[in-house]
Amino acid sequence: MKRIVIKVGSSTITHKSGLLNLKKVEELTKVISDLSNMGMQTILVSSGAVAAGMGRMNMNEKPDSVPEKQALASIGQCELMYIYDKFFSQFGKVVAQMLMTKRVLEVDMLRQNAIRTLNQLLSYNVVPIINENDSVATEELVYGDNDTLGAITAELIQADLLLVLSDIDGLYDKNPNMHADAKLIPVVDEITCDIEAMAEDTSTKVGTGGMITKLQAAKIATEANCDMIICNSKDLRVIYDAVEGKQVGTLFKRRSSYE
Ligand SMILES: Nc1ncnc2c1ncn2[C@@H]1O[C@H](COP(=O)(O)OP(=O)(O)O)[C@@H](O)[C@H]1O
Ligand SMILES: N[C@@H](CCC(=O)OP(=O)(O)O)C(=O)O
Repeated sequence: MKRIVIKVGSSTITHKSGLLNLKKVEELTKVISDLSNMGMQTILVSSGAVAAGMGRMNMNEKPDSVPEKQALASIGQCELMYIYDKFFSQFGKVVAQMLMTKRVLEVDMLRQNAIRTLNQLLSYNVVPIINENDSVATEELVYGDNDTLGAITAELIQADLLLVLSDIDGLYDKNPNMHADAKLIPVVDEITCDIEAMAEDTSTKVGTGGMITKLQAAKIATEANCDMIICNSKDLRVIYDAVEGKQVGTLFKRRSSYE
């Protein structure tokens, strides 16, 4: 395992109060720094700009209007990078911010530039931290496309693994927050219509997109020959287990493994 993309959702790095969960952010930066020391190249795709902006502006509820969310994302992104920079520096790592949109995949010149920048950052041994450019793109604020952005990033750098950390153990056959009898699906060989039917929207205050966007991401990643795992971020030692190939959460197998 050489290249890993780790995507963290707002629900992972914020408290129920909406404010940043500094302990979690610190733990995350420690594990990623350690992976780097072990010789792995890790890219962090982090949501949380809107949540951090809400905290900064003393707001308890996420506003409904897109311009409000865009403004909060733009306030919160500074806060987010400040905290990441502070914690990664503690472990001797340099970070870089890249704000991207889905258009990166559609426009060849943007795609080539993004690939070149990412590869250069990785060769500097710097940790790239990616988020949607929320002030110019809005789909992600509405649909929670940071999951897709994680998959796009994995495709761009030909990652071996996309690890999606969330507030849930993986994909269940129905939303476990709504149905007590929901069962975890440990491995998905192929994303069929039956699998897609299991995914529902988020039922948390800070998350966007729920399992629906995570399955969209799984399609992009597995077709780009990258495995994807969704697992719970409550204990971040799970990251070590995942890179060692142990069974955690839900594994979506890369397409070449079943073709
Ligand atoms: N079939 C399912 N299995 C697991 N979680 C599901 C499912 N359907 C919907 N969900 C919801 O998806 C949520 C995770 O997505 P989301 O809130 O967007 O988190 P994040 O901020 O980590 O991206 C879960 O907390 C749960 O409410
Ligand atoms: N890009 C925005 C919103 C993305 C979002 O909410 O995504 P997620 O928490 O992964 O469901 C942010 O950083 O707040």
